[in-house]
Amino acid sequence: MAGNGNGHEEFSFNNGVVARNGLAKVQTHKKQSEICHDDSTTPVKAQTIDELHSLQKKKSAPTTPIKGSEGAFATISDEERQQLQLQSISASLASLTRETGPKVVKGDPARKTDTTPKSHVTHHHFTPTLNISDSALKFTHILYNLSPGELYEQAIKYEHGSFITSSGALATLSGAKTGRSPRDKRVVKDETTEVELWWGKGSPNIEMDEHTFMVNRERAVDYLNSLDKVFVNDQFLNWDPENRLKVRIVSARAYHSLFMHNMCIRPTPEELENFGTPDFTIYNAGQFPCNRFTHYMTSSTSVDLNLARREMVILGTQYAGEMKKGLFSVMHYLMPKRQILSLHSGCNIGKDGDVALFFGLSGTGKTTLSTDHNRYLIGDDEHCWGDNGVSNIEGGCYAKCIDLSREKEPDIFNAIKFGTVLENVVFDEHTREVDYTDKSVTENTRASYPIEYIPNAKLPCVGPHPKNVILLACDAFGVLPPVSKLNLAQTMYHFISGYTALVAGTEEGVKEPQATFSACFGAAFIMLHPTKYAAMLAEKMQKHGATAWLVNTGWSGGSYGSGKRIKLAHTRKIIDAIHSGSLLKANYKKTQVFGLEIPTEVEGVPSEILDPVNTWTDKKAYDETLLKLAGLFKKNFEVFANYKIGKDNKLTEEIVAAGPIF
Ligand SMILES: Nc1ncnc2c1ncn2[C@@H]1O[C@H](COP(=O)(O)OP(=O)(O)OP(=O)(O)O)[C@@H](O)[C@H]1O
Ligand SMILES: O=C([O-])CC(=O)C(=O)O
Ligand SMILES: [Ca+2]
Ligand SMILES: [Mn+2]
Repeated sequence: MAGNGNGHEEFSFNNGVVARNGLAKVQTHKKQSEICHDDSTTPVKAQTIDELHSLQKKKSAPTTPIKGSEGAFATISDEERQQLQLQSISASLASLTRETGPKVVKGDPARKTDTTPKSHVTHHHFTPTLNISDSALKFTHILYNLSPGELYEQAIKYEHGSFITSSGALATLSGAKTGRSPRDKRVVKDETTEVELWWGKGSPNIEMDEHTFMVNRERAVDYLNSLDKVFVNDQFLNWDPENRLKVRIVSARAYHSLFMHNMCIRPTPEELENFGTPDFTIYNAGQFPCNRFTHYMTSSTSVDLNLARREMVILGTQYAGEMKKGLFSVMHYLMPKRQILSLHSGCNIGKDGDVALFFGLSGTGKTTLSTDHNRYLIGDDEHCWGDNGVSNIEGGCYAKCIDLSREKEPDIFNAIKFGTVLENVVFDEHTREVDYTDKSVTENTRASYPIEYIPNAKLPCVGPHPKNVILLACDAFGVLPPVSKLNLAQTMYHFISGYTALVAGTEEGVKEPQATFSACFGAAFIMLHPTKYAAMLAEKMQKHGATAWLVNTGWSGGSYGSGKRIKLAHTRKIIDAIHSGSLLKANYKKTQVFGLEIPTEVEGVPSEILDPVNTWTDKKAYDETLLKLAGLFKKNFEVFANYKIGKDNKLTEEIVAAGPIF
């Protein structure tokens, strides 16, 4: 029967009873004593399944010995240290109207052994009150600095839309929001921030008052405390040890916890034991909306920054980039106070120690071009430039994945493996093979991975003063040259302008490319007036003799629709020539209108594309488009023309004169 190729009837079930002829075949000619004996392996040292399972997991290494006497908790026992850590977390989660923090306990509520906690902690502000509420009776389980493996398990068990892709990454969905919500980002205006920050037209800082912040904070904290468990990440920002920030992220999703595990700097076990009180805390209650009856609220999303309290509250968006860029905003406030310039830029360093910065708005190529197999990666998106040189703010990278290919971007492609968070991508339901061309969920598909996933990452992520400053603009009009050399005034002009173009087609009804100007190539994240950052950049570039370049990673041979995006291979050759110093030695000619110095030759790049006019068949259309873009630049710059940049008006006048002339 078996082996007759037609086993269907034989092995069918009839009313729950196995067909007799199905059983009849199970025959052995061995003696009773030989059955079930397999001498090739030794039996497990367990009598029960539970015992077997307990063998599987080894206790994590005991807490590391503390060197010297430094550190907040240096002289105390492990148990006391654990208690203090829990107390600090309970304090973070404390409701400010009910006087006490929640009862917090470490561990997963789903684990049998964790459900009756032996020790827990409640945080008291004043004297403990007898006015017990239901919420005060429950425990909030804290999943503290889980590992990627543990976070994968949490995500897959509890979060819809979590899958392991064929390369081992964790595919997640960010929900209704697949990008940041700049119109819902608010900053508390108090006596200090009113004078210090940039407010009004063009500023990203939309005001809210302290009271409304507290209403939203309470809403987020109540939401988080109502859950069985929350994730807490204690991590660092900034690889410059003297200007390091301790950040705590409280969130409800494993996806958020893994994202921040990747994006912030990961503490060593020893650093974690001595973490103490965070310098800044994020409350991410993104699944829960804000209340539109609340003053200032204009949608169900609110991302709120309170610099005095050093806190950020997220309601109504699960897009993880809000956390990353919220912290970047904080750095844009704190660092300039210390004469350190914060930059929306990528950064890498050559074998000879030459550092390059890559400024640019979203999608212009910071991550793509700073990830360079011939150079060491310092970071892809957020840096500081201080007296000792540059330092990365983050511990990971955040790459755009749309149309990603192994051939064109091998290092990024290969970084998408176990531990990497892949947001909003589409994959084959069976093979789990990702289709990077698929925009069904969003065009803004993303990968977040620790920086050490790039084989030639420079650890620690610091470097000397930059030699080259590359301004990236993705010009969808196709009139900016692929590369031009800038003088200092031009650099400041383009830095303050922050030009790039949104391409038609991504938004319905948009028929032609739309110019966007975003001061300092990141107006959404800056806190002070753009001229403050510009003055610092000018001063540092001058002092350290850096050369600036404008690189168009956008269109050539016509605008979006008729022309083509400049080949990544050509842009890479241009960047190579900048790094090697060969471009500095090229012959230059000046362009009309923008007055840009363009090289006549770049190794590996067809010379005819270096002057964009050559690539357009319709020269009249080229002239018109060039003037149109110049007009947009001029109009955008009007608001800045009256600001003083630097010590006197000299630099301001020079900068205004460095714009297009027509
Ligand atoms: N010539 C080119 N130069 C650079 N990037 C190009 C070029 N042609 C196409 N691209 C594509 O443009 C995108 C650049 O995205 P990238 O992730 O580098 O943006 P980013 O500047 O890091 O933005 P964000 O700040 O949002 O992370 C990539 O998808 C890359 O493949
Ligand atoms: O913040 C994001 O969503 C991604 C990013 O780096 C940017 O937009 O500059
Ligand atoms: Ca990026
Ligand atoms: Mn960015």
